[in-house]
Amino acid sequence: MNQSKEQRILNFVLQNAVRGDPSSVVDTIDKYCSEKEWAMNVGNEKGKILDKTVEEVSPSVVLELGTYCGYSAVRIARLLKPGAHLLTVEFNPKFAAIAKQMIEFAGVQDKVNILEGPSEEIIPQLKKKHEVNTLDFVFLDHWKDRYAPDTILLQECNLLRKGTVLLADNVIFPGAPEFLKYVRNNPHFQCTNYPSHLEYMAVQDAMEKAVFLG
Ligand SMILES: Nc1ncnc2c1ncn2[C@@H]1O[C@H](/C=C/CNC(=O)c2cc([N+](=O)[O-])cc(O)c2O)[C@@H](O)[C@H]1O
Ligand SMILES: [Mg+2]
Repeated sequence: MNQSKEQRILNFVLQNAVRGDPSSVVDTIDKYCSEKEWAMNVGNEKGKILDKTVEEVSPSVVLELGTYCGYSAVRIARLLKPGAHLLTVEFNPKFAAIAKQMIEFAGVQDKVNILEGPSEEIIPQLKKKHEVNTLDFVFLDHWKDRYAPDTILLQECNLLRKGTVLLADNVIFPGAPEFLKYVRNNPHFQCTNYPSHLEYMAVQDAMEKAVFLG
């Protein structure tokens, strides 16, 4: 049975990246996906915006929605301070299995917890089942029509605190119009747009930062 694209990406990393070196894993995925097969990783250009935002916040507890192959999980985890951790949510078991191996090869498994299941089920479990009080940073990169409902759900579950930073990928392409409308017209969020390009392509995209004001 021929392999999936995600399996080919993982294999390329296992054969070409440096075990225990998260930056080499990130660079190797970017090399494969820019030269061989496009894939929906946040990529290096938007990845630098993600890096800067994570460094500014210096979060202790991070939630990522949409793990996929683990590219942004490794990218975020490599910047986390000692004791900080990332919870990443993925409902496709095949992608979760790929991401688990990617995260372990990068050597950041002690900082990352992959939560398998749909975000709408996992988010309400974060406090009781995953011992989360509030989130310092949320990276949204799952189905684009889930960004707005999950942002509302995070508030309903009291998971946001004054200053929690949400960073959303793809607000131009494929686009997340409902999310932009929701956060930009909402007095509880302070929004900033970061124009960029779609990963590995000369197509306009952007990331949106929405800081929860409490
Ligand atoms: N409710 C949910 N709970 C848990 N996991 C969920 C979920 N919804 C989706 N997922 C997972 O998150 C990833 C989906 C990402 C959608 N991105 C995209 O569709 C996407 C598309 C392009 N593009 O087409 O150019 C570019 C990009 O950067 C993109 O992120 C997949 O791994 C999927 O299994
Ligand atoms: Mg994306």
